[in-house]
Amino acid sequence: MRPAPSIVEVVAAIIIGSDGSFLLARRPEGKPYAGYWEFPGGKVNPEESLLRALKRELLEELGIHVKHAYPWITRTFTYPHARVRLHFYRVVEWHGEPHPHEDQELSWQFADNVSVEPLLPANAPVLRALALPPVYGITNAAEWGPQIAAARIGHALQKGLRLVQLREKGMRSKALDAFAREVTALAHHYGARILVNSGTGNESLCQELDMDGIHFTSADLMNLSKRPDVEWCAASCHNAEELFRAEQLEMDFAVLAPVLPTLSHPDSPVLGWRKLARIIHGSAIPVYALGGLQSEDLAIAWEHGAHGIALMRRIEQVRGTGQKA
Ligand SMILES: Nc1nc2c([nH]c(=O)n2[C@H]2C[C@H](O)[C@@H](COP(=O)(O)OP(=O)(O)OP(=O)(O)O)O2)c(=O)[nH]1
Repeated sequence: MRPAPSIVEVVAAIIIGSDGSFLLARRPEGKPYAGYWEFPGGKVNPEESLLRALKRELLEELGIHVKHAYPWITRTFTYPHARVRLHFYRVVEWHGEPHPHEDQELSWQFADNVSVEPLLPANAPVLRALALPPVYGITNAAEWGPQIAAARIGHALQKGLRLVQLREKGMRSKALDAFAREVTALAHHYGARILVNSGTGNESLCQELDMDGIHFTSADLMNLSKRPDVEWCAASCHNAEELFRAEQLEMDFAVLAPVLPTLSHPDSPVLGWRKLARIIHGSAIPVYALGGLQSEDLAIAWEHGAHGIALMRRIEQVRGTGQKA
């Protein structure tokens, strides 16, 4: 029997420009998968920390000095030549202009519209994850009533919200139908995606109202045997076990809660930022932090490995759609 191939640790950088674009590099001749596009980066040396490896690789490959990078997702992939664990970082601040120091071609791209190919096979889910905005807005008609709730969502969309969860567990079907239609139309008008919480509706409601996907409650996530056939799937998680399940089922993203004390779950034990970071560390899918947060907490969430934050009561605090704080 052949021994299992050992894993190669790799750091990869999402270098994010002020317009939200990111840099891809084309692998030069002589390397495996020459001609394929990848995120700049490379192998971690023995005894080297991930962040140090990232800084070294970007200086060697592009001549830039990393000033600020946030840990992001970690994805494992098996190639015929190697099994790699890719540690992605989002690089938001650096010194110098990126130049190809290793004969690579460089190209700035947008997640929703990548115009170069082929990409390294491991990177397709990464582009999907990159298309997710920094803030996830959750509806709150139960507390505010449908009219005010829809007006607040509309206002947030106008200010840049691009991802919404319809979460109205107690609403009766007729009122729910009208509210769901209104909020879906609003979201789509602004080019935002809207998911329905599995405690509010199901696949048929999602299809009937032309919504973009389903957000599973943690209980529904744990009972699910496979990812349903809808475009976007997400899940609520409260611990490492649930997040692991969300990864196994190839959810597009997860929400981890509650980070801080919150009015909607007053008796739930809070995670706090350090525990949140420990649970997220190594996650293959992007994670939004939720619970008692406001828009000012976005940079803290990034610092702790989250993709972004989810807001319910403070939904109107959304500012812009960018990936930078
Ligand atoms: N840099 C980078 N590598 C990636 C990405 N996606 C992906 O599957 N990989 C794989 C390809 C390679 O097997 C491995 C990176 O190794 P590499 O050969 O580029 O490493 P290196 O720059 O240190 O080069 P070397 O001189 O040691 O060969 O990770 C990505 O987006 N960026």
